[in-house]
Parts: sequence; structure tokens; C-alpha cells
Amino acid sequence: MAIPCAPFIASEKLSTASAPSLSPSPVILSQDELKKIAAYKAVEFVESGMVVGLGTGSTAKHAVDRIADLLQQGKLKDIIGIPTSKQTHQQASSLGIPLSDLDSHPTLDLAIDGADEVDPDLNLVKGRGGSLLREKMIEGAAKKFVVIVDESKWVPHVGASGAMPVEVVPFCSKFTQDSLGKIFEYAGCVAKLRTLSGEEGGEPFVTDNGNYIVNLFFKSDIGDLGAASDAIHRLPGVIEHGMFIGMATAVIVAGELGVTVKTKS
Ligand SMILES: O=C(CO)[C@H](O)[C@H](O)COP(=O)(O)O
Repeated sequence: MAIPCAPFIASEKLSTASAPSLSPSPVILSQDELKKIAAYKAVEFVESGMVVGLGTGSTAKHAVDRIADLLQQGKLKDIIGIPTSKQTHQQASSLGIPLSDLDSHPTLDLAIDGADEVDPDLNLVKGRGGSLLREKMIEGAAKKFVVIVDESKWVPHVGASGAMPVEVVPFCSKFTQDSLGKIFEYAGCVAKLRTLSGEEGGEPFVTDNGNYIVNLFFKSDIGDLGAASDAIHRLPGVIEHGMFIGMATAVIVAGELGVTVKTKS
């Protein structure tokens, strides 16, 4: 594994400014504080001169803020950020991070992003924020992809905690939705078009690329992820799915007991 792990201490204690020194009662950190801790740890991997993929979502937002702070303090220089969504583009440009894209920078040194699920093999579900296509393109082009999560994202298998999103073309999306459901009938799949309101029949959510999202909900483990991925890709109406199989170089997990880094063995 190329990623250096020395800066990480497995189960390292979290430092909390507000923790009373001799108090036996534990300090309960909010989920957002845990996300921030994981994000700040990941930014320790960013070095001056790097081209860095900037993820999307509430965890990645902390990493973008941190990179901007370090640039402002002069502790980082000459960073080029590649944003994975319009939302992140907006955040990073408002903070003064120089930005580019994959056309101009086809190889990234590092990408940092959150995830919706992480399984024991470090396979991910991403895209519940709707940005899975750009995330997969950009993070797939990175030499190292560091995933930042709080401990609630650990799952025993992909799809265990909720939706696995699939980006589809708007043309006859009902047909594609039904076809996706049929592929995973064996796992009790329910396929639902993502709507702005979250209500069935509502106005569809539209991605940054002008497409729709079909959320797949599984009642049981879908099994072989490679086979599942191939089956989804064979459907012509599909653009991309939210399973990030074997893509993570490292996963930084912040929990009540500390920060751990998981790498593929
Ligand atoms: O894949 C994503 C967006 O498309 C996000 O990384 C994922 O949804 C995690 O979000 P958060 O950090 O807000 O929990």
C-alpha cells in the first residue's frame, strides 16, 4: 500500500478541548465533529504542489475548509483542486482554492471524499448526495483515494444501511428503474426514483449532469459485487452506479474511541 500510515495511530485518542482533565465521564462527540476529525486527518496527506480531488458532502466539506485554511496560512502552496460537484466547486472557489478539471489534469495525486457505506473489504457505497458519477471519474483518476467517515458508515455488506444510487438517463427512466429492480429480484430489491421531496411521484432529483438517480434498496446481501456491477452496466439506460469497488486506498474512521485508518491488506 503506497499510502504512508505513520501519521496515523490506530485507536489514537481524540483530543477534545472541552474534556475536563480528570473527569471519568466520556465526552460525547457529535457526528459532525467526528466527520471533521476524519477530514482533518486526511488533509495531513496533502502536500504543496499536489493536484487534489475534492469530494462532496458534509464530511468532504470539512476537508475543503481545512485545505483552504492551510493555504491561507501559507502551510500549503500551489494546490490545484478538482471538485467532484457543482456544490464543491462553489465552496472551494469561494474559499480561494485554485480549481481545474480532469481534462487539464488527468492524473490526481490524491482525492479525499466521504462515503455512505464502507464494507469490510473497503468497498463503498457513494452517491446518496447525488454526485457519484463525477466522484467516480475523479477519484478513479487519483493515485491515492482517501475516504473519510464517521463510524456510523461501517456496514457488514454493501446496501445494508439504505440506498445504493444508480445514475440513469432521464429517457424512459421508469423502464430502467424496473429493469434494475429485476436484476436484483433475488435480493428483494425495491428500485425507486429519487425525488426532490423524497415522496414517490414527486419531481425527480436531477444530477449535476442532467440525469436522474434510481435508488436501489436491498432486503438481503447482493453477493458478488463485480457481477452486480457488470449486470448494472449492461443496462443501456444506466450511466454509473454508486458501488466503488476496490477504489479506496485508505479509509479514515473517526469514532468515539479514536481515529483509525484502514487499508487493504
Ligand atoms: O457520495 C457522496 C455524495 O455523492 C458523499 O460522499 C456521501 O453521501 C457521504 O456524505 P456525508 O459526508 O454528508 O455523510
